[in-house]
Amino acid sequence: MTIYFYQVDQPYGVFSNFSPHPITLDGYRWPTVEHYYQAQKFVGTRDAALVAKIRELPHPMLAAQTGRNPRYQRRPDWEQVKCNVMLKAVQCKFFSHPELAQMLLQTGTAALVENSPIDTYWGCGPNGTGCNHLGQILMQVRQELASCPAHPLLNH
Ligand SMILES: Nc1c(N[C@@H]2O[C@H](COP(=O)(O)O)[C@@H](O)[C@H]2O)[nH]c(=O)[nH]c1=O
Repeated sequence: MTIYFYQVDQPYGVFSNFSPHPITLDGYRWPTVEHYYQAQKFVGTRDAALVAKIRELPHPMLAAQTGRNPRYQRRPDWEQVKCNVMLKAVQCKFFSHPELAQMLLQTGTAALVENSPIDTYWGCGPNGTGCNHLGQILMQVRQELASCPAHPLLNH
């Protein structure tokens, strides 16, 4: 079985990085995983002031638009670190929201696929053959949750 997700208001929308579930990482509260992920592009760059600005934006799409804006300088190691940045943020989301952890665990062994019509890196892209790295990360986090059901963060 395969579970597809993408839009927040569609089935399994809580698996989207745009879902309104705040995370606390690096000493700050981020409104969504997307806010954190996009902001990390500018850590240590001449555009580092964007990190705090992105954190304050009222919608994850604004965070994504800012992070994707080619006039801003990304950190030079972004391609090397972006998968770990995403993993850290998605782990934080699911380990700090027990109701989301339960929803993820309830998908059992189903394949999880970000059904993005454009993104062939994080999602499956327009013809379904993309790398689906976000789905892979969600399946990894699901495995981690299954391995430690007594994790203190899941017992609030
Ligand atoms: N869910 C979702 C998107 N997908 C998200 O976009 C992020 C990748 O951004 P980038 O590395 O800048 O290309 C990543 O978090 C991926 O899950 N994009 C959207 O425009 N709308 C959306 O509803």
